[in-house]
Amino acid sequence: MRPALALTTGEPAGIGPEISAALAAAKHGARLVLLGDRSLLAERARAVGATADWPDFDPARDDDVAILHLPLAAPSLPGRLDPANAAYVLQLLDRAVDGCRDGTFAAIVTAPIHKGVINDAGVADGFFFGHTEYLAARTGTEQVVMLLTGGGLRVALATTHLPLAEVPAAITQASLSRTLRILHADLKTKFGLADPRILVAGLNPHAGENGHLGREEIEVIEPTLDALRAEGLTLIGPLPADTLFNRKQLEQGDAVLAMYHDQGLPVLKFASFGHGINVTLGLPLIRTSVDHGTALDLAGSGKADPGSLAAAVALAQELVQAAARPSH
Ligand SMILES: NC(=O)c1ccc[n+]([C@@H]2O[C@H](COP(=O)([O-])OP(=O)(O)OC[C@H]3O[C@@H](n4cnc5c(N)ncnc54)[C@H](O)[C@@H]3O)[C@@H](O)[C@H]2O)c1
Ligand SMILES: N[C@H](C(=O)O)[C@H](O)COP(=O)(O)O
Repeated sequence: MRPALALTTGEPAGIGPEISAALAAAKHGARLVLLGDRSLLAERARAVGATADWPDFDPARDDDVAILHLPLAAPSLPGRLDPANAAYVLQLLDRAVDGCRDGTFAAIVTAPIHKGVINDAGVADGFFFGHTEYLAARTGTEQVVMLLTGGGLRVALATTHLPLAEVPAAITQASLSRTLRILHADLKTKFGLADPRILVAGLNPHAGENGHLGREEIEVIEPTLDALRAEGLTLIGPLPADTLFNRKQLEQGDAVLAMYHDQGLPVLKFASFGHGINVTLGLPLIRTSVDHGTALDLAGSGKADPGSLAAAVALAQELVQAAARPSH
């Protein structure tokens, strides 16, 4: 029996349901379990010309595609966010996590959600930042790392969904050290790199210009890198972020650690939008995702590209296989 992958179909008003249906109809080679509302998925399947004759999920059967029906709270129209369905979106994630915990699922692949409407609904405990932070909290994991891969790049983030004004204070020697340790360990175990080389960006323009344009490099980043280098990690930096992403520099490393979301992700998405993959490192389960959002402007049109979702499923399968290898 192949390992089952839970595919959470995401925000019902977005493109998640239709790209999930499109992927289910394509040659994907996986054992996919669609988590979502059956009627919604059947309706959006019609938008992409796919049939929705999926059987109900049965853990004892090795179906290419099955559905685990979880009902919407309110009917959903493409492109129209409704806070009434925010709890449904989280329920898909909770069910997938529970299934990973009890061994029903080998991994979670997530279609996009809308952070704004979940916050508007006030359903998460406190503020809802994103899948990454929600899955960390749901699994009791103190720190995780967001890594996006695509276009020949791997870009990880030292901070994730945070207002820019809060970024400098969030980067401490302790948090940066934990991030680098997780990234280093998962590049080895998940991506098969024996001695990963990590290019570390500075926070300030020109990596602080010897302290004249900011002191975080001197006071936080350099001492952290020095301490970890002493343990044997191969860390290059802190490097000026504007020139870090040139081909010659990138050849020196296996992954980049950017200090904040929009320092690293625009480059990654420019290189690979539509085929990139978001993977959460440091979780006690395997989770991959798309490189794009809910695209409310395209929802229901059948025009959204399922390429990133297909890539996320393929990577989840590879990570499941890697985790099963004895050397893991
Ligand atoms: N994995 C996730 O859950 C995830 C990832 C990124 C953004 N988001 C969320 O999505 C919401 C909307 O974000 P946004 O508008 O900044 O970004 P977006 O990715 O939804 O849209 C940006 C542009 O890309 C296009 N686009 C996106 N996906 C596409 C696809 N598969 N095929 C063709 N075109 C596509 C859209 O039409 C739009 O023009 C926000 O709430 C954001 O936080 C979620
Ligand atoms: N930062 C991600 C991106 O730009 O693609 C996105 O917001 C999704 O994050 P989560 O996987 O944490 O929802």
